[in-house]
Amino acid sequence: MTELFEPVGDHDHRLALSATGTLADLNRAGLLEAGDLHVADRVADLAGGADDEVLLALALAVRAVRHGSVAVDLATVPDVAPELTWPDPVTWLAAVEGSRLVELGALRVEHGLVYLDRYARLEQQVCADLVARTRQEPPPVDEAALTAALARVGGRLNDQQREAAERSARQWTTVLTGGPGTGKTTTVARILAVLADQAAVLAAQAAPGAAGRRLSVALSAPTGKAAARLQEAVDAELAGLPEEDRDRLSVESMTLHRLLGWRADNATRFRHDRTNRLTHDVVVVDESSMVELTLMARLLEAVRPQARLLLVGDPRQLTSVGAGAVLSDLVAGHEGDPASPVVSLTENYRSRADIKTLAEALRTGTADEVLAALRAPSSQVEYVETDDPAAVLHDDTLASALAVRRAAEQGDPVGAVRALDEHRLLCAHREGPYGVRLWNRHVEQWLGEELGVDLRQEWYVGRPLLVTTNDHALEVYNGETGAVVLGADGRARAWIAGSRGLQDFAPGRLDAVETMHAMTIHKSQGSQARRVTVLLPEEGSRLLSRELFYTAVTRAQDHVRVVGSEAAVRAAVETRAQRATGLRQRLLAARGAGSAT
Ligand SMILES: Nc1ncnc2c1ncn2[C@@H]1O[C@H](COP(=O)(O)OP(=O)(O)OP(=O)(O)O)[C@@H](O)[C@H]1O
Repeated sequence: MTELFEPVGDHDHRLALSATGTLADLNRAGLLEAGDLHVADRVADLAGGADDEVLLALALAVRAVRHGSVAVDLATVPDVAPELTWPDPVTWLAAVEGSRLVELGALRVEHGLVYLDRYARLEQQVCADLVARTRQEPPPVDEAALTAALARVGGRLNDQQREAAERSARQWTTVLTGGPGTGKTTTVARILAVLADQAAVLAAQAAPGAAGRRLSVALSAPTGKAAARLQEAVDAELAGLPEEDRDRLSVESMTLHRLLGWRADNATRFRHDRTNRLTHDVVVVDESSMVELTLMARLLEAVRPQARLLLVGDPRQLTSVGAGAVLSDLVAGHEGDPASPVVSLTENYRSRADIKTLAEALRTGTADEVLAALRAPSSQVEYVETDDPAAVLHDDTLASALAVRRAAEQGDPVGAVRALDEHRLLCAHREGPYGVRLWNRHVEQWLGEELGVDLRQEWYVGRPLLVTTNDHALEVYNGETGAVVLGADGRARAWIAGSRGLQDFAPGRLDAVETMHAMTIHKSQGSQARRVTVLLPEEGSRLLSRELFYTAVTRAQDHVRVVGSEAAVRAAVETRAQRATGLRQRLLAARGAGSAT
């Protein structure tokens, strides 16, 4: 695996022509991009300049954020490019610590990592807010009512799920983790019923005879699709509960950005913050592994200290696109803590047995164990080692494209969207021989040949769609999917399944959509399909990691087919998508010191 880029000629935009010395060497070696150097230069200028070594650490801190880390660990940087000459890490760190950039607060050295000031402050705030939430007086609990409510709504909950429901009543913050199908959503619905019951009982005790207020709950997720799915699943679960439990809840779902109140004038600040908190009694965030540090900081400052916060997610999945690995840091930072807010669910009720075995091997096993799970005879897991993926991918991708097309031609958006979830082709990359762009073109070509039509126009009927950015005005969000469907008037409309159900648009109004015959594994987070084909890239791919592979495999419900070489499987399993972050250490330090640091 390499994290370096290979400059394409002297005019590659990633090359900084004005750079000199070590920085120029690292730029030409593909480690630092021009943007890293420019930002570092600007910041150093404000401090009246910086030594080469300090400037290098600053540029690496900028680079680190670009790669998803919140800081840089100078001791491990040389591992990325061992062939280059590096300063001694100990004296290097000391030089940074004693520098004017640190004195002026532009850079910070904390927990052995070098931070840009902004990220150190965000991490510190997240830690302080989480610790403050756990240190305050716990919520009042009516024990008899809690026992009765758990018996009434607990139903078939397993022991872990029941523990999650009970602990959520006793603490302000709960982190509910588990892989797909482990019953997280089922448990969330029961937790809400228990919390509503507690609120009603305590309110009646405080003001006998007064009309009880409903518990107001925000169900949110980083993507509209995940928020809508959460609402659907919670509604279905609540429908099975006694009416008195349902009636005590007022539930709304939305994306995290909408919950916090996005602002047209500011991309990183929201309407709700520490001075204007959210009014909800309970805030649930699903898919919280996808929440980056910045957004988590904004969320934590907006939630009232005495509102329940329920963070739900799978820490084994790929981390957020933006910097940080908050959920997995949170879990690791509370390991062995008797007061931990983390409850883990491990029993998978949805996936087929062989998919579970493969996912488990990817969670904790060796490469040999993963290969054994891939090669074991199974009707659910298939492994194809080939250097001609087209021959393997043709049938399923074409069948799926045809199913979407047929529904779309019949003016059936529900059928078209449902057909999308029958089979999904997942790629690690966007570009190149194993990338989404190329495979989208292949499938379009196969579909065109099969139908005997030209599919070169942009909005062809049956084109599967993936939204790639948040459009708050249209309420269409990154990660939502849909299809181009023929309308009754003979015109094509773009239908998107989002947080408000299925909505249709004149195609031209959606400017940030891509074709989705194939999808990147990153974008597939939070969704599942009945059958999944995972196309692994070559073993040298910088994206291959255990988390990437795990995320891809766990998207499948009934069948997963992995296409790739043994070397690629081994490379994925042996590479952890490590990010340099300090939240885990901060949480551990706060536990030790009795204060947030
Ligand atoms: N204790 C249980 N006993 C039997 N079935 C259960 C139990 N808990 C959950 N299930 C069932 O398992 C399936 C998956 O549950 P659920 O959707 O809540 O999982 P999840 O962790 O939220 O999954 P995902 O993250 O993929 O959305 C559902 O069909 C649910 O009804």
